[in-house]
Amino acid sequence: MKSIVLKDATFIYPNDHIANEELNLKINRGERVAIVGQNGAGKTTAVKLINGLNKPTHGDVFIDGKNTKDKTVAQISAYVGYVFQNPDDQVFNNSVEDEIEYTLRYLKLPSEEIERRVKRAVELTGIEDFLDMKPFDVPFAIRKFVTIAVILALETPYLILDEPTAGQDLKGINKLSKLLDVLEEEEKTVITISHDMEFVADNFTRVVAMANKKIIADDIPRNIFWNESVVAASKIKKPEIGELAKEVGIEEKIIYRDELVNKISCSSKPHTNIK
Ligand SMILES: Nc1ncnc2c1ncn2[C@@H]1O[C@H](COP(=O)(O)OP(=O)(O)OP(=O)(O)O)[C@@H](O)[C@H]1O
Repeated sequence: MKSIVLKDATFIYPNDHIANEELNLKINRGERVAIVGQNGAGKTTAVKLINGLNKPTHGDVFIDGKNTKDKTVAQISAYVGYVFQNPDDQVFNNSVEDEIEYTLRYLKLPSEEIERRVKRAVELTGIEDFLDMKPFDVPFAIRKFVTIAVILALETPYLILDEPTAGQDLKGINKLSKLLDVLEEEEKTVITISHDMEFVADNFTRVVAMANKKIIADDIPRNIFWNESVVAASKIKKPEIGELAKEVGIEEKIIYRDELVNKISCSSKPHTNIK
């Protein structure tokens, strides 16, 4: 019951454009799922079915057993937090602190609870030094963490991160990885849309590949990235490490740096009988 379920979910925009066709998907609490696929495949439309911004034209979407058709976006937002691809579409307050507190105050939470949630969200995103700044004055990469902090403070069981690594350097990506570990410990579900296949392979245990309005594969990263027909149809790129392993003639389906390092160091170990 504690899951997100899409059942034959089709979404047609008002201009009759079919963006999602008969999606079937079940995502349990505590899972880390990446949705990948070519531009226009229907990924954002699909996550908007999950956060209730889109209601399926045909079929159903259930959040913890509740049909989104019977719920308002506000009601669903207690379950599903959505971090926009572009932080500028999300921020509107005069300071970072106000931005994080806004919904918590709207929900009329007790002040100690607001303080606790803000402190936690700020610590997890490392944005302590920016709390008094106007969100639009904060550097883009940090602004993305501000919008993540806003959603973390809502403490929803499901979080959707749309292109979280866009504009991030290695430090930002490492911060995201640590955050995902903390959320997993708390049994939160994280769904990401990403074009960053290294990030997907390194941080997600399940990959849903979309192409042309449909889900074409749903599997562990290794099986997705080494399935040439899925890679071609969804126009994704195997992580560079996989390509490199293939180029140097390693036959195993490698997708992680450690695997390649191990493989190379094993094959280049000096012979012990050489004097
Ligand atoms: N409001 C809208 N009205 C009509 N068509 C739309 C609307 N929003 C998106 N579309 C179309 O629906 C299709 C799916 O769009 P969607 O944004 O879900 O794809 P995506 O996989 O998220 O793409 P990207 O990786 O570029 O973000 C595209 O053809 C897009 O042009």
